[in-house]
Amino acid sequence: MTTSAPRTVLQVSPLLPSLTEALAAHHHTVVLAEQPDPAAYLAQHGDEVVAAVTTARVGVDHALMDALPRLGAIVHFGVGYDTTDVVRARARGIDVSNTPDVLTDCVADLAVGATIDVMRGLSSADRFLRRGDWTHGPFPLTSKVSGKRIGILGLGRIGQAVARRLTGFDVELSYHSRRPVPELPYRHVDSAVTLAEQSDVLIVTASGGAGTKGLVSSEVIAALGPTGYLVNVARGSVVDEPALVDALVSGRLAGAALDVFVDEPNVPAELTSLDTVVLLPHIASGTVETREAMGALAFRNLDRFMTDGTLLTPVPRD
Ligand SMILES: O=CC(=O)O
Repeated sequence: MTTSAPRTVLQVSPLLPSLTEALAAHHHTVVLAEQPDPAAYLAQHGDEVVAAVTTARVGVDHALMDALPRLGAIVHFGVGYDTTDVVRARARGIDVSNTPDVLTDCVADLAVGATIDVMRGLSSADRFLRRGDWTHGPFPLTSKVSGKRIGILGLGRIGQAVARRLTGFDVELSYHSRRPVPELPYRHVDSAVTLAEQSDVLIVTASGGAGTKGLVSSEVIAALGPTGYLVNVARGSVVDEPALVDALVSGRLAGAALDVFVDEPNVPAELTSLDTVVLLPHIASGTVETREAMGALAFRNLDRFMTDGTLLTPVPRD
């Protein structure tokens, strides 16, 4: 490799058009999917790639990491990075960034909206009206939101933003988190099961990855019980999805609002016929404003890395 070899930025997945344009305009960027033979491209030019830009959903897998011997940075569009093995990347000296903060408001807004939707039956009532069922009688009564016991699983930035919003609903707020946050006025509970036992609604805002896989276990779901609701805006992997489906189908859980699933975009078929479930296609950060802000932050991370070898918002070291 000579010093004049290109320093290529590899676009690993489809991205927001404005981010794709900015990458192409400011850096020598190769879009992997546009290569006639991506494997042949990697074999011939993999050693020219110094940075990879990807999404939270796609990440950079082991095979791709191995094909890029000079890779120095993996830039994620999205706050999650569970699709990339960060420990392995770091062992190779590869830095990893995500797009925190800019999406916190929208994800928290959606978590609160989904909570109201599933408890008050908004989506279900909309379907009821469109079907013409109102002409036959009133919509069934639903469950009050204000004043309920709400448990937040994972009190990071997004969990805290959800909690702040919910204080306006006079709810009783508790949480379980890897790191308790004693300076906040919410009650910390020492396990997910206890939190579920003491909550009417469990809102999942924990990060994804190996550390939280299956944290919402069948035991947690049973602890929420037949009058309990689950809201998940985190990752499908945090929940034992088959156990959740069983509990919803059999009425052992009152309802769920889910923005994330284990095998997106595939959703367990049993859920689509249940009126007690709100199903969303992973849209928590999906507003024009927030996606543009995420694109701008991802670009700034990449640009900074290409300029001085550092990242603006590297993922936490833990
Ligand atoms: O799920 C979306 C994200 O990680 O930003």
